[in-house]
Amino acid sequence: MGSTGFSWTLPDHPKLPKGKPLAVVVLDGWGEANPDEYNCIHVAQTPVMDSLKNGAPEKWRLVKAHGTAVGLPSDDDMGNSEVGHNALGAGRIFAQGAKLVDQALASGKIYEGDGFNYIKESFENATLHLIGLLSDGGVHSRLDQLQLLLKGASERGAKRIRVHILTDGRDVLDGSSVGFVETLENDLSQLREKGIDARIASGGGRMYVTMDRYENDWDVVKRGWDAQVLGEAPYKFKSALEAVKTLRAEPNANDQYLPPFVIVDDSGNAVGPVLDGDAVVTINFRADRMVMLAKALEYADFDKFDRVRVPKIRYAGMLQYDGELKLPSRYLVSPPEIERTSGEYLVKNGIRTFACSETVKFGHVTFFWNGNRSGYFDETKEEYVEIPSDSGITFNVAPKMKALEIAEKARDAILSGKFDQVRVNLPNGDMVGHTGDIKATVVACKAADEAVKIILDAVEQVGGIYLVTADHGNAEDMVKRNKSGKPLLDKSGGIQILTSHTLQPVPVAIGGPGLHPGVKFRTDIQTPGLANVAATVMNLHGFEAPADYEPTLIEVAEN
Ligand SMILES: O=C(O)[C@@H](CO)OP(=O)(O)O
Ligand SMILES: [Mn+2]
Ligand SMILES: [Mn+2]
Repeated sequence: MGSTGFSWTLPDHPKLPKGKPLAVVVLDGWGEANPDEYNCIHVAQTPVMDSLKNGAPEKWRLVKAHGTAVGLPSDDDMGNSEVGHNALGAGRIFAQGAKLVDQALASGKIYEGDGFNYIKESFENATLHLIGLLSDGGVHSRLDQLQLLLKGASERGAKRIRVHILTDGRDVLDGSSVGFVETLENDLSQLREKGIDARIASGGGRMYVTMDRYENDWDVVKRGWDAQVLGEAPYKFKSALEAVKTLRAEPNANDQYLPPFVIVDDSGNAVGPVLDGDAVVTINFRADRMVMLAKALEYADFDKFDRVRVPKIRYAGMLQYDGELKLPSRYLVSPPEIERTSGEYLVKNGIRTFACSETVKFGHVTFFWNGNRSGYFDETKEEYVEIPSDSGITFNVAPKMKALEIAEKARDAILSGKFDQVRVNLPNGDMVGHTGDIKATVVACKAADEAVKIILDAVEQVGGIYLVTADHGNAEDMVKRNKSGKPLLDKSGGIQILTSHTLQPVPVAIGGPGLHPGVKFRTDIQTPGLANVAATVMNLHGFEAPADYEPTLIEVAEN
């Protein structure tokens, strides 16, 4: 023990044994909702998840996965992977990026920090560029924060501002891009009336332009770089409103996948390429889909694509996106300090850990799980395996994704006897749910259920324990509803497809032959959330959780 009294050593659990292999399975986007035809989990054949729910009521329960339970500003905020996995891994509720940015804007502290002072040096003679997701989804960014930042920066001397928008359609309804662009155009024209040269300069759909993650497809980031930095894109328009309206009129257009475009002046020149001396802010608070662009903007040595021209800029992130890489080095708001995560504790207490998912979710069970920290805590005790995701497709065309491969890797890791914890994320419900394709999402849910079976069978063989949960809802509700839960129809009488996450709770199920027979869920914790899972996991490894962790979900009945 150090002089502060802090110790990494976890006390032994008074009743639960050590040495039982534990499988931790996170079903991405798998919430609990009323059974109807838009609940793809209900519609799909999911015998394994059904049996966990119906077979052992004392070992299955729901926990909150959205809003304040995971550190978001309000209970109107849907859950998401970053906050969900942060809570699962860290065992405590941290005020998350969305909330920290709200607070910094409200108090004005955002304008007093090193990050803002740094970019401000460009205000007098150069341009301020703001790049990010344009919606009020609240998962990666929020329109009202962009509006406040535009106002705050212009009041503090920014004379020329260029906004590079990424249309959403994933955290908000498809087609809503037009309204968001209208709102932003209106704000920018008000700034122009005050003598500030403020315009939208480029754009594109988030899944096709810029917002790739975990290095799945650098072409996505390159398309953004070409439009935002170089001012080059296959589509050129006089205004962003014309751009989104025209591109949306194409067959099968989708906000998530709009092609890149630049706004040009009367002589056909891009109105806002990034030039030497300019300042750039990436306005998303969430990390995963900004890290790749942050590398392209910040790294001198960079070989992921040909940047062609690398302007000397002052760059700041809304937050620092990667605490280990210290990326970006400048930022407007300090990220939550998520330290002493369960992963770090357990590794330091000898728990040999295996984590696996496919590329699009790989960082969820590693980076997010470990508090937005990349890399291993201890290479000798950990192995993280990434299965390459399909790239360049929307996942409704291959809804089984790599669920089988992930499950097989987990199975092999469990059977190898080399690991105490085997942790996976099964992406299907979420990634296919985001496409809005109901039929494909049903196939996706079935595939995830089959993957769970493979893992639970392996647990059975080695006499281990499992804990199956989810990070937030998605596939359990695919339609936008009115307050009383009735599906909302669009103008042509079709249902309004919900591509986003939900506010629904998620299941936690425990079991397996290695589970002490007296273990059951406590009934004295009324509204637990995902943050209660970490202490539970520590208990299942035979340890007590640190005192400041959210309480465990389980108790051990006296025999
Ligand atoms: O795809 C994403 O970036 C988000 C939705 O915006 O989903 P998740 O939180 O499940 O990663
Ligand atoms: Mn998720
Ligand atoms: Mn998602």
